[in-house]
Amino acid sequence: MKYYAIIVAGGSGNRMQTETPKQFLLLKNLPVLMHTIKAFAQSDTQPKILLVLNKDQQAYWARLCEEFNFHVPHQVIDGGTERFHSVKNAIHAIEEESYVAIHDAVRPLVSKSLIDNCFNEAELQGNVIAAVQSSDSVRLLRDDKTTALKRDEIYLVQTPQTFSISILKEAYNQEFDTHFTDDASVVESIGYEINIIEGERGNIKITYPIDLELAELLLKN
Ligand SMILES: Nc1ccn([C@@H]2O[C@H](COP(=O)(O)OP(=O)(O)OP(=O)(O)O)[C@@H](O)[C@H]2O)c(=O)n1
Ligand SMILES: C[C@](O)(CO)[C@H](O)COP(=O)(O)O
Repeated sequence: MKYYAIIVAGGSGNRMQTETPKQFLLLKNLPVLMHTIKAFAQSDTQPKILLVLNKDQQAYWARLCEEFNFHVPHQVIDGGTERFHSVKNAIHAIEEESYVAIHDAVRPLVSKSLIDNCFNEAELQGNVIAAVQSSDSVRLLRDDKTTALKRDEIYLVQTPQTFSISILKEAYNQEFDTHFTDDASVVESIGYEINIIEGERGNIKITYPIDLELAELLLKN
C-alpha cells in the first residue's frame, strides 16, 4: 500500500497577528512547519509528503530550507482560498491507490505514534480522525440563549485525519460549504460515518500567540 501526508500550510494566520505567517515562525529555533514535516518523515509509515503552500510563499519556503539545511523530501502544491481548496489541490496530485493523512502544518507536536496509528486504523476502517474528549464543560449558543451540553458526548477534533484516497476524491468533488471546517466534515457530508481515534492533548493547533508559547514549553529537546 502507498501512503501520503498532505500538510496544509497555505493559510495566512490572521488570528496569530504576526507579520510572518505562523507556520514559518520559529519554535525552538526551527520553523514550525519543519517540526511538522519531520514528525511525518520520522514515522514508521514513511508517507510521501505533499506540502501545500500559498504561491506567494513558495520562494520564501525554498530560502528557509536552504537556511536551515532542511532536506526532508517533499512536493510543493499550490494553496487555495480556503483550507478546503488547499486540500483539494493536493488530492488532485495523488493518482495511485493509497491512504492519505491530512494534517495542519500548525500542529507541530503530533507524535510519530499518533501518525502511525492513524494510518493503521484508516487501513482497517477506511477513515479515522484524531480527537480528544473535552475536559471543560460546554454550552451551546442558539438564539441568544446558551444551554449545557453533555460533556461526554463532545469530542475536540484534531489532525491527522486519514482516509483512503477514493473516499477523499469523491468527497472533495463537491462544492465548498462554509460548514466544512475540517476533512471529516467534508467526507461525512457525502454519507460516510467518521471513526475516531484517541488524539493527544499536546497536539495543539497554533492559532493564537499563547499557543506558540505553549508549544515551546511542550516540545521536548
Ligand atoms: N487557504 C488555506 C487556509 C488554511 N490552510 C492551513 O490549514 C491549517 C489550519 O488553518 P488555520 O489554523 O485556520 O490557519 P490560518 O488560516 O492560517 O489561520 P487564521 O484562520 O487565523 O487566518 C493551517 O496549517 C493553514 O496553513 C491552508 O492550507 N490553506
Ligand atoms: C482541521 C482542524 O484543525 C480540526 O480541529 C480545524 O477545524 C481547523 O480549523 P481552522 O479554523 O482552519 O484553524
